[in-house]
Amino acid sequence: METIGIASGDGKALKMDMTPQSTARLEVRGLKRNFGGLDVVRDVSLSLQAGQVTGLLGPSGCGKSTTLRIIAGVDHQTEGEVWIDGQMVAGPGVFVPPEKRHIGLMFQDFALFPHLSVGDNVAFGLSGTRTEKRQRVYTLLDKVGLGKFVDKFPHELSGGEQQRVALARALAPKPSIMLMDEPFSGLDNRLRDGIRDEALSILKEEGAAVLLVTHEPEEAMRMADEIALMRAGQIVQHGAPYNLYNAPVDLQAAAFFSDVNVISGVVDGALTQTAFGQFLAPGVPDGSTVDIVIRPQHLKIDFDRGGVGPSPTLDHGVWARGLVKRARFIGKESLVEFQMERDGSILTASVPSVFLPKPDTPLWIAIRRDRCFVFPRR
Ligand SMILES: Nc1ncnc2c1ncn2[C@@H]1O[C@H](COP(=O)(O)OP(=O)(O)OP(=O)(O)O)[C@@H](O)[C@H]1O
Repeated sequence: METIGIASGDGKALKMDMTPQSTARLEVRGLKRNFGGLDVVRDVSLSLQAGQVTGLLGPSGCGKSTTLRIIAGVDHQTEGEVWIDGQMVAGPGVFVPPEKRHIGLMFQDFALFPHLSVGDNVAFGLSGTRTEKRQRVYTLLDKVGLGKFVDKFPHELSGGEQQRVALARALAPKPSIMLMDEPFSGLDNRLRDGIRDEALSILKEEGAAVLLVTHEPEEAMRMADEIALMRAGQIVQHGAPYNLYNAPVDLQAAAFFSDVNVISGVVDGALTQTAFGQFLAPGVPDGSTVDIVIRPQHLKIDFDRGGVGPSPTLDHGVWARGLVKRARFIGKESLVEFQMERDGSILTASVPSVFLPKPDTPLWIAIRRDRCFVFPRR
């Protein structure tokens, strides 16, 4: 704690706490949850600001929903604290019940009340006069594009429309925090993209701090300002989507966002030798293995000219020859699989548009040096 001394009227020095107060809407500190002897959440810390969307991203079973449930107050942590707007709501000796936390919740199985109209569903958690409630219901239904549906019942709406009503209902009491657990996973792809974008702009407008739980990297990158990547109960990397994609902490983090190619090599004098030339492996002991990781779109391809490949460059290093095994067009791009001549390993390149060379065509491949990651093998 930083303190400052001030002389009081009677000459005694007073001490004032000058520790900066956190401006975070939601702060989670050292959260731990143990089930039957197993820590499913381990030392999770997060800080969310107003108007900011944080994606809590990770594979199934890594502890995302448990973290969310503890924040919502429907589960209890084994250790750690939850703070909302500068007030501790869960911590040693403190437990504020869910209904007093001022949190909006939206889940995949959002369960609108079937016997209530759309308007009454949205008004359900609202306090205030009849007119105030009505105004808020109409404002939100207009925002989600369902102003005309106020008297309809949930079974008369499509899945996407129901989801929008659920969003309006969750936002109606102006929660300072919005927790969303895979809220769009029940929708088909095309519908989902539209609703995600719409939901995002409404959430931003409303100024809530949003924690979005998802196992889909694309959803997290599309919606979140920041991503907390979770694995086996822990946050392994936290930052802007761009940074997680372009500077992953390890092979698993890289592979979570897209397919990756892995080229392995053994270290000798902080260098490793591969078919694509040398790579630096600073600080890695001699004799240990490193994985050079590269996404398919960062492979370069050139044609074979009588068995001779392009000259090495600083950007691409050495070119290596491979034979096409398979090529598929998948929409915006083509995926071409090669078997490398040097060691028989398989690499996949993604090429924009249509590129479908025949099997066994020899081609030269290089990798973008500025786009590959070198990780010591664990
Ligand atoms: N009440 C409980 N009792 C025992 N184990 C539990 C309980 N709730 C969750 N778990 C276990 O904790 C781990 C984390 O579960 P959690 O639901 O938080 O994961 P998740 O990342 O949200 O997964 P998904 O994406 O599949 O929902 C899982 O192994 C789960 O089986």
